[in-house]
Amino acid sequence: MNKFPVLEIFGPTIQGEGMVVGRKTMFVRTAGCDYSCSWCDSAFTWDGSAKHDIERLTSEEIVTRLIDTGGEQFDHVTISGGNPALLKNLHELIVPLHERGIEVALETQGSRWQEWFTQIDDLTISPKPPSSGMKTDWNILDDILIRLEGADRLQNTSIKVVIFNKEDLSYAEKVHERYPNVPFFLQVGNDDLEENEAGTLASHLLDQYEWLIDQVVASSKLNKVRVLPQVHALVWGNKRGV
Ligand SMILES: C[S@@+](CC[C@H](N)C(=O)[O-])C[C@H]1O[C@@H](n2cnc3c(N)ncnc32)[C@H](O)[C@@H]1O
Ligand SMILES: Nc1nc2[nH]cc(C(=O)O)c2c(=O)[nH]1
Ligand code: SF4
Ligand SMILES: [Mg+2]
Repeated sequence: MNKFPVLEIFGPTIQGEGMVVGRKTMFVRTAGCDYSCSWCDSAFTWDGSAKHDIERLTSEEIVTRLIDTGGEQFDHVTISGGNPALLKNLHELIVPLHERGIEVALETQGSRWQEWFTQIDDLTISPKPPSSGMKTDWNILDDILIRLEGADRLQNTSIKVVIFNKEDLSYAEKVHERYPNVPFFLQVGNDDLEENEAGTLASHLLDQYEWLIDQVVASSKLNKVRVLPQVHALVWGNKRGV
């Protein structure tokens, strides 16, 4: 049996971001990332700070843990990380969830392809803008979107770009121009990961949201798009496991 490095299993909560924002869901957060974004809100998945909390679980153990944690109060699981696309055999988790009538979502940055992407119900690809310090490999991203289109999975796919500044906005325009047929989301960047007062953070993030709305409204290249905050950050601040 293959084992998967897992850092957190939590929920039910709501999907706070992107294409199915508000959807009641459980989360499985895998450990390890091929990126190291300067503003990563889940850096504990790759920076070594939580390495003693990583559990190596089989898909059966993950399903059991999900049911122990969520009971009968869920029918949707979001796999995030870190980058879950580093894991070759995640179909071993997707198949038994589908057999139970549970939908499966994925959060990934679009740096790696896996065949099991075609089995994901809600697939979010989140290429990283300049503020992250990461560089997009456009050949890989093109290849992923061509494969998804070839498998007729574009209805299940979205692109989500996090925005911190005007340079990021130009990057987002470029991404949207390159993949005009893929549902496109712009997300408010959280630049205050140290704030532990949820109300203080929410007030700041709402100002950032207003700024982002103003920018998108003014852009002729960002028309067929959606602009969203991280709803979980507005409600619970920087708390982990929500
Ligand atoms: C923690 S990542 C894990 C999945 C995958 N590595 C990725 O980046 O898509 C999940 C989502 O959170 C977003 N994110 C990470 N840090 C953020 C921040 N400080 N503010 C807003 N969104 C952030 C990422 O861009 C990504 O869309
Ligand atoms: N509620 C909630 N929604 C989320 N959407 C994406 C998340 C992530 O960290 O990938 C996340 C998360 O950590 N919590
Ligand atoms: S790709 Fe995702 S998990 Fe990896 S460092 Fe960037 S935001 Fe964090
Ligand atoms: Mg998060």
